[in-house]
Amino acid sequence: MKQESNMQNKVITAYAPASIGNVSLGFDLLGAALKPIDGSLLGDEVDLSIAEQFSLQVKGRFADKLPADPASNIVTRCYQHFVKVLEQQGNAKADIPALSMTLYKHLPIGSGLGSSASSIVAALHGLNQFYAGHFGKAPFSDNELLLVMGELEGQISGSIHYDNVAPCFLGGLTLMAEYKEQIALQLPVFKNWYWVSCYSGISVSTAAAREILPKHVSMPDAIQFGRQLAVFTDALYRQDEQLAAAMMRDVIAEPYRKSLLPKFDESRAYAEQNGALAFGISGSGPTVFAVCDNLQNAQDINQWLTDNYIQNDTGFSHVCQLDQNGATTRQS
Ligand SMILES: Nc1ncnc2c1ncn2[C@@H]1O[C@H](COP(=O)(O)OP(=O)(O)O)[C@@H](O)[C@H]1O
Ligand SMILES: N[C@@H](CCOP(=O)(O)O)C(=O)O
Repeated sequence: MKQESNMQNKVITAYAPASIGNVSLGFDLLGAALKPIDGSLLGDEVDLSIAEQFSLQVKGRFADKLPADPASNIVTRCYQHFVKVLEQQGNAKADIPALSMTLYKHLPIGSGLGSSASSIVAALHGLNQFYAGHFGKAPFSDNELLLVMGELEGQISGSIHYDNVAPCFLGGLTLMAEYKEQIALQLPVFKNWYWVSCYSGISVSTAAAREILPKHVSMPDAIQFGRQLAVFTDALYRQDEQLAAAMMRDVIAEPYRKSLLPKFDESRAYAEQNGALAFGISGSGPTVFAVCDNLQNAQDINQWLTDNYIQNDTGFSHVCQLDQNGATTRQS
């Protein structure tokens, strides 16, 4: 249980990292949390403190890309949902302190970095920690909280998928079980892998990028998808890097989505010719990622993507490792 110290009457700041949905081979079923190796922040933050009544302020580099009305912000829905459940659990309205919340929107919207998931996870983890301090017990277990996170993410993207919220919340590389008692499983990782993550600066709506996918997959693709995911998982447990990397091919979404991403094929070709073990679309794009087993290749590919894949001054690229902590809170 991600329970931290007693935090009532203080400002709690919750942080939730960016994530790679799908990781090429696991459409909707596999996700990875990211942490830039230079220590820069790649995730949203939410401040929470007691107030007379609920309010939400939105600040940060990408605040002006969100609807101006706080009621349309997913963080407001997280708060409303949370309070509703507290009441359903038998707490009198008067005993539930209202909160002032501030979202620091550091992740671009429609980026393929799990931006909405990051806001949802920061808000719900922060709320759970805050009310844990107030009531002496966290209202939700980690698994219950994940179910709610998936539900809220589904409201935004058109269907429930946990491959952003689960790694963002739990950290590392996560596989979805979607079993009621165990939504996600944490997988072993290769500690020497670097994940270059490059956001081109354009926006791709997740809902629209899901809409363009065919509703059915062919028998050969279904067999390849199942084989890759099973062999990849086995290779992680046996720490067989070469076999794991060889399984990282997307037969479900990339063939249809790459047309939305200028310079995708060129970028894949450069990455593969310059030492990348794998290359793919992060979530629904436009962010792409390259996996390398040494820092020099990762830095070289990072530089090339910065110079060639980024299309405007909103874009950025980072050499990352997996964020093993997932969502965190601190108190001030
Ligand atoms: N806090 C928030 N963070 C991100 N998107 C939000 C938030 N609140 C509301 N939204 C809306 O949700 C949608 C997110 O779009 P989507 O393409 O799913 O983004 P992403 O893939 O980056 O999560 C946008 O329409 C955006 O305005
Ligand atoms: N599995 C989802 C992941 C979407 O990730 P996002 O970062 O683009 O929201 C999909 O591929 O649709």
